[in-house]
Amino acid sequence: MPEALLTLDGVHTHIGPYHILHGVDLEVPAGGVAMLLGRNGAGKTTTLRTIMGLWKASAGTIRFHGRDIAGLDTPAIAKLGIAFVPEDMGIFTDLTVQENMMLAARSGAPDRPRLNWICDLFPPLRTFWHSPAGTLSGGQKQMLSVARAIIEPRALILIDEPTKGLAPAIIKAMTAALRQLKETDTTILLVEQNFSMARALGDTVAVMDDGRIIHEGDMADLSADAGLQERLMGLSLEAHQ
Ligand SMILES: Nc1ncnc2c1ncn2[C@@H]1O[C@H](COP(=O)(O)OP(=O)(O)OP(=O)(O)O)[C@@H](O)[C@H]1O
Repeated sequence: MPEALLTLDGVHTHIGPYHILHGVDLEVPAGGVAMLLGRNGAGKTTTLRTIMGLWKASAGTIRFHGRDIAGLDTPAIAKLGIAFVPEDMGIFTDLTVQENMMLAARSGAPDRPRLNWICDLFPPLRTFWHSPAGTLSGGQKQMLSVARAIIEPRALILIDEPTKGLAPAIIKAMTAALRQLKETDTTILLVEQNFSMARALGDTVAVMDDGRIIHEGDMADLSADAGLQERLMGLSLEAHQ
């Protein structure tokens, strides 16, 4: 296995009185796409939010490039090169696509070749560049949300269910864009329920249940093993398509 970019070791997270993560151990190799799968409520979103410092780990270590980031606040974690695309997308609906993009750039105006590259990945952004983000379709908003996360080069992006509620054609476009992003230096940790997308993009996979990782391995192995899918997920992942 390639060297790990991100390693969670025995991570526990409490949200108020609730104990949500019960010792998460997870390795995200440098390069490629790591999928994080599991039933609703398994703790996938909480894991991403804990990595990003939006929830504080109550125990355990989170190492990024070998450094423990578990005690850092979110801006410091972002500064190290990690971006988060939340399920609710976190875009400003009253602002234009352009304004949303400019606000996402931390170090001044983004360079034009990179903006062009992003608009080639997500062509609707170019079409609606001067339109309020609130007027975009669900899929276009999702594209804008991912585009904001990559406006500057990132070592790691965490993406929470980017295909939720989207039409098949948009899912295809999103999959193609993420595949191109995967060809760059960016590592992706992707929470996804759509197994066709998981299979198309994932290099490695971790499956969560009840706040723990219950399986880690190569996506190709899980993809080829219906019995394992059945044991891990309680039903064949094919049923999630
Ligand atoms: N703000 C919160 N307050 C209390 N409990 C929460 C909060 N956020 C999440 N939980 C609980 O934590 C558990 C894990 O939720 P989480 O959103 O991480 O799961 P998930 O695997 O991402 O599922 P989904 O696919 O439904 O988003 C669930 O039982 C959920 O109800």
